[in-house]
Amino acid sequence: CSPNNSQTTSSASQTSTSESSSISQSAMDPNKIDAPQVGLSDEQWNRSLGTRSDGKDTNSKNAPTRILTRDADSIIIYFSRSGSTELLASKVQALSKADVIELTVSENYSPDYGQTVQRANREREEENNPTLNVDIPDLSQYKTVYLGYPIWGMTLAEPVASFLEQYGKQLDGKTIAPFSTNGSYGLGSSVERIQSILQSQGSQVKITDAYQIQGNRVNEADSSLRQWFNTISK
Ligand SMILES: Cc1cc2nc3c(=O)[nH]c(=O)nc-3n(C[C@H](O)[C@H](O)[C@H](O)COP(=O)(O)O)c2cc1C
Repeated sequence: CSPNNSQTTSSASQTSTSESSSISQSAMDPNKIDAPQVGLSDEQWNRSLGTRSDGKDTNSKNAPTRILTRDADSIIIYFSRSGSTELLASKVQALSKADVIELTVSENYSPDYGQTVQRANREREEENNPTLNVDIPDLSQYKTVYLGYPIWGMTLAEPVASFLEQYGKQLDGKTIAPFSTNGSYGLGSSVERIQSILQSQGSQVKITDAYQIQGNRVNEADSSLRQWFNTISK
């Protein structure tokens, strides 16, 4: 959640003087991202068990990240409960200069890990994904969507499934570049789930190789992430 946003669409910008003036791209500020689990040893991290969140999106101190410009041809759309995926998103943004939208849900997940797992499992089993409370703009200007998510229950976190179910038709013809953090079990079936939700909506997309890293190791991501970015950007 970086407050350091350049917005074309919404409320907050006190500094913008003229709506018609060109808007310069602003960056996500990694220093504003609250992810205390990043940098823990694998032993301390314990496959993420117990990782708390503020119960909101990632960081209650700031509004959800939203960087929208007229010229970008790529956008990062991500959800993060406890900040690891958000930190990774900031690194993808530094490489791509893409626009950014952080997904948030109407009813926040519990700060408690176990309760979040219970709710997410129920939502998955009942195929009752959470309602989003984010304003998604017209996505037609974007060729590439970098889709960022934590792994929940060995697949795509439910809020990102909600996004695909609700807005998947807008993704037809685009390239989807998945990036993800996990507790140590890898990508699970997340890429297949992206494919199957979009297919069920009749959207044809190209899905690139997915980038994945443990949530406690995002601080070590730079070189492998750059390699991934260079490969998928070719
Ligand atoms: C509800 C829930 C379910 C999870 N399920 C898995 C899982 O199946 N496999 C795994 O490797 N990690 C799992 N994790 C760990 C997260 O993927 C990991 O902590 C991730 O880095 C969190 O990203 P975030 O900080 O952006 O929310 C789960 C975490 C939560 C909260």
